[in-house]
Amino acid sequence: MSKQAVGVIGGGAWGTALAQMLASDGRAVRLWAFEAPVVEEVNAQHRNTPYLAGIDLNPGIRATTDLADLADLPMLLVVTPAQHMRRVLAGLPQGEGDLVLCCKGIEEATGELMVDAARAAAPGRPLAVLSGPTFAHEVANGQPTAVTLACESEAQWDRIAPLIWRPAFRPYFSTDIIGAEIGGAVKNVLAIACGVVEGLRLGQNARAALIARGFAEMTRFGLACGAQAETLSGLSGLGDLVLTCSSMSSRNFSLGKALGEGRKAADVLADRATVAEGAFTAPVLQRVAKARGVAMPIVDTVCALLAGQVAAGDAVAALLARPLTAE
Ligand SMILES: NC(=O)c1ccc[n+]([C@@H]2O[C@H](COP(=O)([O-])OP(=O)(O)OC[C@H]3O[C@@H](n4cnc5c(N)ncnc54)[C@H](O)[C@@H]3O)[C@@H](O)[C@H]2O)c1
Ligand SMILES: O=P(O)(O)OC[C@H](O)CO
Repeated sequence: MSKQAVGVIGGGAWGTALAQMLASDGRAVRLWAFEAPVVEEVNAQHRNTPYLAGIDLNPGIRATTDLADLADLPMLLVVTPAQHMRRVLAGLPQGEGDLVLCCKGIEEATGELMVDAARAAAPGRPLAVLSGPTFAHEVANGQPTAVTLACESEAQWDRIAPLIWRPAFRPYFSTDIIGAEIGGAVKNVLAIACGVVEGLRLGQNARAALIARGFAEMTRFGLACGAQAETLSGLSGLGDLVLTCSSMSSRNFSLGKALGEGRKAADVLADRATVAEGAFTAPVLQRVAKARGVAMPIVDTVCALLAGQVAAGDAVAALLARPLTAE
């Protein structure tokens, strides 16, 4: 008997890598991409040069620009940029299949997490969140990766984990959907800060300090929003924070490095087709944190840098000059 086909909404690096991972056990994968040329190249050449160069894609992946082609599948991974997710999902015909949200961000216009935006855009569909330390190229190459798969219920986990699990792709069960989302959204902003430290050549001590103090900010914010501490210290929180704050493979880290070297955020972003989610999440995260009375000085600093209100060196000096406090 042939395996159940599954779907992926989003033909960027991460959606394409997830499609490749899903297709690795011989099942058919339908991939929705925003750009027609991406669809044509995936179907004709089994490549996605603009977003995942150098990877030979499994021929079991069939791409489309029509969301109706995915509507009846039992599980859809949602992998658009966070700021486009609501609008894309609004175009998905009704269905009963699980939506597994894989984008990392907070919606700028509303301050909502992806799960709230998805609930409004695709009412009635069961929702889950997949998040963790996952560079797309490594997953596409079949390198070992572990993620948090936060589900609405054990029954949902029993339904979708067997569709997602592969020998080199290991999901861990959680019911903390809010925690899984907040880790992924906040770490992108903190990775920009770590990139700034790299761009200014401030050294490894400074980076480790930023990761630890950034994690304190993530934890304060997460707990205020109802996340569980163990999720924040797991794969989707601390795990992803460490990955993204340590590598030029991260678009957020490399954006921060450019800021540290004196470039303007608008110029760096204008040169890229790929998304650095932290640049969009930072201002809305700052807004929501302020409204909840959560102090996030590193996030505030990233916002000021992105807005061009302060030079990188001065921003770091201001962080260091804050009044001494308990850890
Ligand atoms: N790349 C990774 O390693 C990785 C890993 C984990 C999570 N993520 C998350 O996955 C999400 C998608 O990132 P990515 O890396 O796949 O993207 P990407 O940077 O590779 O590509 C940009 C994507 O944006 C799409 N896009 C551009 N304009 C659009 C529009 N108007 N409407 C809909 N889509 C549009 C493009 O089609 C493309 O799919 C992000 O939230 C990201 O944080 C990425
Ligand atoms: O390249 P980044 O900074 O978007 O990070 C990619 C993934 O989120 C890492 O887990």
